[in-house]
Amino acid sequence: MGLGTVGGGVALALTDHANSIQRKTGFSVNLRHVLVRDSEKTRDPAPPEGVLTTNPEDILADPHVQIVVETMGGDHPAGEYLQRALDAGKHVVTANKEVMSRRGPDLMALAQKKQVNLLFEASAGGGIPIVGCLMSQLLANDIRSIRSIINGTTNYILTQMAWHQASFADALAEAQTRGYAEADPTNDIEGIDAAYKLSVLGSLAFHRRIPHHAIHTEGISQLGPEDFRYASELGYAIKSLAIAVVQSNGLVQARVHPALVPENHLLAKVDGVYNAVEVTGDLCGQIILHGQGAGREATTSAVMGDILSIVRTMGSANVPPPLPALDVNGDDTDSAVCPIDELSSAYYIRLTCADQAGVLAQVAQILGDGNISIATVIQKDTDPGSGTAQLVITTYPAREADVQFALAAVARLGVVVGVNNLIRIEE
Ligand SMILES: NC(=O)C1=CN([C@@H]2O[C@H](COP(=O)(O)OP(=O)(O)OC[C@H]3O[C@@H](n4cnc5c(N)ncnc54)[C@H](OP(=O)(O)O)[C@@H]3O)[C@@H](O)[C@H]2O)C=CC1
Ligand SMILES: N[C@@H](CC=O)C(=O)O
Repeated sequence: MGLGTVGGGVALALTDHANSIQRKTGFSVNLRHVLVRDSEKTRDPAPPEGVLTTNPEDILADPHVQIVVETMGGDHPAGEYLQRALDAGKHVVTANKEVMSRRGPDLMALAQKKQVNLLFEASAGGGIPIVGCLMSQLLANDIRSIRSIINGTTNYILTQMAWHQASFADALAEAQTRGYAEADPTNDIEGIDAAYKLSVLGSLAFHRRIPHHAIHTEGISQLGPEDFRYASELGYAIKSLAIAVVQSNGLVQARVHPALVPENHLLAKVDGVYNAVEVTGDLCGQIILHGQGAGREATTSAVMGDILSIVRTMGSANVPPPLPALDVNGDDTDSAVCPIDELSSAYYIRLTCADQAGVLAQVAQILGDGNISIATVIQKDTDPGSGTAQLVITTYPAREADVQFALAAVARLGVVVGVNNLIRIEE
């Protein structure tokens, strides 16, 4: 289902790798139908003769179809098709993080009931085998945290802005041309795609549901070229991070937002379409997986891996299907996730001011009253063009709620034209 960036790559691999699939699994895999919206569209490469259909029933009602591979995207109608495929006793492979985040536990329960596989490696981290890793190799661990870059589009945009001073719009257009972005890139640039992925990874890692809507989510569209300059001056890179940490009170802190990361940190060195997932477990310690997080070939690798792992078990009555470890009976409430207000973090604050004179003293007073200590200050002269000056402050760790409260007061100062940015610093 779907013959776009990912589906097109999978269809090609099924043909190009036919011999090695037969050799590795003992079975040949035949592409029987491909569901698209528009069967008249010119496609490169052209799909095999006679497989295209616009009618999902051709797949769902065909008793010869054993595995349904969904690469359409979106919750509807993909979610309903997957449910019907499982209900009909077909194995399912999906690259769809939105469906897995919204309906994963229900679909998994159905897969268990029907004794079929539901595999979703490509739904998070593109070509990085993080889903399988959490479901099997790391299963013995009590996972304490995930810190990750899990959106290829935003990481590509941030890299282009930092390295080549590209405009946001140009960098996004390039990411779309390369097939990294979602059909509607809003999900990428507003952090929603990463929140779906963090919901999937967090649920697998912590064995409880981390609903995507309970994850604090911020996008990257408010970042300006100045932020990259100041971050670099301070020794940081700007990355969009997806973080889930089990706190000492048992609640999970889960958030997706831009962050300043020290330039010598491994996550600061993850560039372009690359993603990285750092997992900390009680047994394994810290592990980092790094690889391409989006794009045709890398994602095809993940989808094909799922297909072949299903094919390998076919015909072997004694081998139970490798069901995923996501706890379908887990806690489905938002109460497992703590609000962002309680976060303690260091911050980068950028203010545009009408005048330089006295502004730092006034801002420092407000921050001090809120128990927020200033770590560094960058003060730029008034720009004759705009008639405004920039004030950049970094703080020592403080409570998010206190910082937000203080910044509301800072914004009310007559001399402050705008609080342009508040970015958390991840050491
Ligand atoms: N692109 C990437 O790098 C990655 C994508 N993913 C995920 O994979 C999935 C697919 O992404 P991608 O390949 O980029 O998406 P594309 O937009 O490139 O392709 C989507 C395909 O699905 C078909 N399609 C969409 N809606 C329908 C519908 N209602 N009925 C029938 N066919 C439909 C389209 O048909 P038509 O061609 O006729 O328009 C198209 O062939 C998404 O869930 C995405 O999040 C995961 C990892 C990486
Ligand atoms: N749009 C997504 C595609 C992969 O999941 C991204 O950019 O990471």
